[in-house]
Amino acid sequence: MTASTIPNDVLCVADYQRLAKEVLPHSIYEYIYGGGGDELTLKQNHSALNAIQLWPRVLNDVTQGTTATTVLGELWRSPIMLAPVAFQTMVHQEGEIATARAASALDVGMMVSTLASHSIEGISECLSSPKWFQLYWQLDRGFNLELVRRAEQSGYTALVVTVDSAIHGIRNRAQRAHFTLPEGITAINLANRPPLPSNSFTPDQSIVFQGMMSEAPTWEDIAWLIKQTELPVVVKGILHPSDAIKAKSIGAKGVVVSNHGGRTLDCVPSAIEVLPDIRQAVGESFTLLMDGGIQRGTDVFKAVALGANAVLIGRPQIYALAVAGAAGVAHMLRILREELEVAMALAGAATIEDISPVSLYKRR
Ligand SMILES: Cc1cc2nc3c(=O)[nH]c(=O)nc-3n(C[C@H](O)[C@H](O)[C@H](O)COP(=O)(O)O)c2cc1C
Ligand SMILES: CC(C)CC(=O)C(=O)O
Repeated sequence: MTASTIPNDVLCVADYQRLAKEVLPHSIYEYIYGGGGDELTLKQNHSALNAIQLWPRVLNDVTQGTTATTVLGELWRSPIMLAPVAFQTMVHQEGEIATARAASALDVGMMVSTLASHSIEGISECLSSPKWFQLYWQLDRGFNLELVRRAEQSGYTALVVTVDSAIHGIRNRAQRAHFTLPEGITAINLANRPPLPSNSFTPDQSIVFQGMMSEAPTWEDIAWLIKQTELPVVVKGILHPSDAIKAKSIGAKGVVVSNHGGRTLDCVPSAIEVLPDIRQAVGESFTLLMDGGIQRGTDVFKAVALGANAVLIGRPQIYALAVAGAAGVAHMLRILREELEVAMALAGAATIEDISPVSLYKRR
């Protein structure tokens, strides 16, 4: 199989996962697939979505149907965007460049990670669909601003600050597989980062609290950041309605309801479960994206019905990239959009606005 050939037997997103497991080195696959702790949240992301049922209405005229929708003032082809996923050259030599080409071909937006293995500017040049930059907060405020300015100058239209993973979760699966970042894969956009102060610990200090978390952002940092840029700021990694309200109150233009694909804190609810409470808390007009476990067009439908303006696709983009490069990612995105169209058509929803809680069985 070459990295641009789509195997005949790939019919759905899960097929890419099956094949990615075959083509990727074991430790890399385990790192990508895995979650935190006992992976209860990782499983919950899927089981909570699977437990929801659509409640179709028949004989509606859907001949003018469309998946188009508006998110933060941008007209999108569908309520689907690629989630930020770090170090994509780890699975395919073209990495984010291939992903960006696929996103452009399908007119699907892409969130580009701070930890991308290509430059912010280089990815932007290959990306003609909506492009948002995902910021992992850096200790030095000035360096955060450098990253933001680079994103602004290269045409990104929103800034997404991820707040749920200042430290990794307990990633036993990745540890058991002896995962380490392969040689030559680097966070190229952090190359000029000022050196971190060297920490030393007394025996009664914690490497977590006094160590790693001393580099983590706080609400004050996010409020400061929002004031530094004209770009709309979206906070990624919110699970509690009170945090969504807080993000809104300091000027964020949206949040991503997310548990980071079950990769950080285990034993937390899935985004799809908390989504209705968060929608209720922030009101109808505030932008809400969600991610975690989206594998089917019917999953996108469910998320929209429960209050999401759009969903993000994490692991499936990497599996598709590993299996067939840009062609794979484009194919995966096409599958998802077509599945969403079929779900809408058969459920009697001609537009994204037609999808609501009453589109789901016993969810009214
Ligand atoms: C391998 C991998 C790398 C990731 N890197 C990032 C990242 O750099 N920034 C970020 O905000 N989220 C990152 N995430 C989390 C995704 O953006 C997203 O929240 C999650 O994968 C959604 O769940 P899903 O994989 O079930 O779709 C990463 C996820 C994976 C699997
Ligand atoms: C290198 C990591 C911080 C990227 C990430 O967000 C993840 O693996 O979930």
